[in-house]
Amino acid sequence: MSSSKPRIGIIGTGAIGGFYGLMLARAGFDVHFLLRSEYDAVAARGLQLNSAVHGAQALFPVQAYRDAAQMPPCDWLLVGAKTTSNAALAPVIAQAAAPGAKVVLLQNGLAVEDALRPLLPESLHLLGGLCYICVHRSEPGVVEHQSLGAVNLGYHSGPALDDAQRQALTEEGSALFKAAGIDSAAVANLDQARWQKLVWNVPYNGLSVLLGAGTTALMANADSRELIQAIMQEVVDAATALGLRMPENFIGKLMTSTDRMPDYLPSMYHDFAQKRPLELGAIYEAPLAAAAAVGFEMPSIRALYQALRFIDARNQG
Ligand SMILES: NC(=O)C1=CN([C@@H]2O[C@H](COP(=O)(O)OP(=O)(O)OC[C@H]3O[C@@H](n4cnc5c(N)ncnc54)[C@H](OP(=O)(O)O)[C@@H]3O)[C@@H](O)[C@H]2O)C=CC1
Ligand SMILES: CC(C)(CO)C(=O)C(=O)O
Repeated sequence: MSSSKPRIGIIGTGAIGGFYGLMLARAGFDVHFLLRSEYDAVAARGLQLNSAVHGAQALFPVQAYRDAAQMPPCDWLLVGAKTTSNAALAPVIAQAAAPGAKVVLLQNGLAVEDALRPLLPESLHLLGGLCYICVHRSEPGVVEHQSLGAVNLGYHSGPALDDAQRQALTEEGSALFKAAGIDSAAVANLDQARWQKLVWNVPYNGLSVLLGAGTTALMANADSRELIQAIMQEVVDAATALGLRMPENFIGKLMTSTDRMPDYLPSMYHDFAQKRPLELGAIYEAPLAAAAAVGFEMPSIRALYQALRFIDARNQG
């Protein structure tokens, strides 16, 4: 391993953290993994990836930690925890960061960087990462990868001096993923990229929980299909009201690509099944609030959000 290669820390080694961390480590990067409930399993048996794209991959031994204080200072920190853990993880991120480190939130939702920024030292760069991938954990240390895999990065805030430096750092991050065989692009407008991703996550994540169904069943039924399209349209209209522009025929393209996907249960479905908190703040509350701030209401999405809040409160307690 060349000492010029950046050191990478994975904060939260679940489906996303495990997948990208393993791929980066297999590509020769010095990757350190922070774990919680799965620490013992991963320290004993390593990480395993069952990928429909990359085949079966394993990493053993794993540089695994249960305490960020034991991690070496990392140049890049990839946060793979759920957005619901971000506030609690802020001191952990700061502890694992090398001076001037780049922190990337590999998470769904809106405004997640805005919420974390005030809790991080100003000297750290903060970026967002939009992961287009279908992965889940099947058992401790084992990640199932059904399809896709790309990560698009955008700069949020930090000590970068100007647009050119922001762009250069974002491209540097993107290059790490590309070196590990993962598609990646640097995006100039993180907010735009986050809204674009929400067009998929807002309908499917919530409906998978409420209707207890994966993408194949949701796409096969005329009623759920119509509902998905109506919800997508509300997200697109909200983004437009905010002055953003979605790609041409975006909804049609998403419907077609979802029709082609293997049956997929979004991460919110797994959270519900495992009685973990749902990412309602990032995926519903923040977009509703951003749209409302410019006078745009999303009634179907508000109803979806209220039903999910009810179900989440009951599930939690
Ligand atoms: N799964 C997918 O296909 C996709 C997911 N996403 C997004 O990626 C993000 C991550 O999702 P996903 O990987 O599915 O989630 P997972 O639940 O699989 O992974 C989250 C991981 O974070 C760990 N974690 C949480 N808090 C801490 C802590 N304090 N210390 C150490 N570890 C911690 C969890 O540990 P523990 O097991 O102990 O709880 C778990 O290993 C979400 O925002 C999701 O919406 C985006 C695109 C696709
Ligand atoms: C299914 C997919 C690819 C949608 O973009 C995804 O990334 C997600 O579940 O968040």
